[in-house]
Amino acid sequence: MVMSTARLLPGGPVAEAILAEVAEGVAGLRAAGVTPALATVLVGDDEASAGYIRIKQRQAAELGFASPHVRLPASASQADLHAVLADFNADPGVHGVLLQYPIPGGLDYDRALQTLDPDSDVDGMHPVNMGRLALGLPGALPCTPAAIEALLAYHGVPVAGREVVVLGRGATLGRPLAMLLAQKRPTANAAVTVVHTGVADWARYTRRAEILVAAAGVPGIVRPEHVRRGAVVVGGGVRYAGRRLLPDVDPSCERVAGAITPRVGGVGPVTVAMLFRNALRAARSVVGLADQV
Ligand SMILES: Nc1nc2c(c(=O)[nH]1)N[C@@H](CN(C=O)c1ccc(C(=O)N[C@@H](CCC(=O)O)C(=O)O)cc1)CN2
Repeated sequence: MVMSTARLLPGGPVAEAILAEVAEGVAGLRAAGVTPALATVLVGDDEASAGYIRIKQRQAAELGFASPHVRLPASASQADLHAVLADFNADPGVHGVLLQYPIPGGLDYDRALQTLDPDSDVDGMHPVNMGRLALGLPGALPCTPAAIEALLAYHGVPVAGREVVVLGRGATLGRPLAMLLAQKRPTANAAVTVVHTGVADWARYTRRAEILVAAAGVPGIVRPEHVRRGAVVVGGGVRYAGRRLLPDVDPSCERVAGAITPRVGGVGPVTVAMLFRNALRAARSVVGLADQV
């Protein structure tokens, strides 16, 4: 059993606060005669992915979004997938589109993503949205990086001027998070270092961090000896074994961290809330409304 002294940084209340704002935004749109719609696309038979889609559809219904859904068989071709996305792109009643990953081997997720209208990309992963992030232009933010910034802000963890080390340089988390937390904003504005596990002595960097974000996708890679005493540790990176979550941060890090996200109920629920924030943003922009959230 781990003797913990670390303060926990749960994601549940952060997600609730974001979803409450989204619900208000949806109510405003509906009052103006617009039903925001988030379309979802699932390819293949992965039961974990089907479960996540169900969760998102339930959440969509609760918030007042329409949520048209297409499920393609695992045998679908790249052209079949592009055709579904093209139909959603062309449908003026659909504001946001989500392609659940992973998709079956043999299909190319990145190519499919690039056929989406960047303004419908609710995961914030389209190259145009990544470019907007790099340039500090408005656009859909990648959900997990945005979730981490929101989680730290909600729990009053100061970020500005502090040494943040991101372990991992992946396109979905490490790289965009580094760009986000370096931006000039009260909840960001940090000195950010990105290090990856291919660097022989990566712990030399992580031990320096006042805020350490694990974004490697290597289960259990971050252990107490990699963490500066009193640091804030954020578990962003995960691997999935079916629906089982295998986080980067070993629970024993609670012994040395000053604050830490919980193994379950940390960044994950905030990531889903960010998806709906991006969907609302997409719907608002279609009707000519500026960003509210
Ligand atoms: N198009 C997308 N595909 C996928 C995404 C995504 O953001 N966009 N993320 C994951 C799956 N996923 C949502 O789709 C997701 C996974 C897990 C959680 C979550 O909150 N998990 C819990 C822990 C669950 C447990 O271990 O029992 C948590 O972190 O507390 C939310 C969303 C891949 N595909």
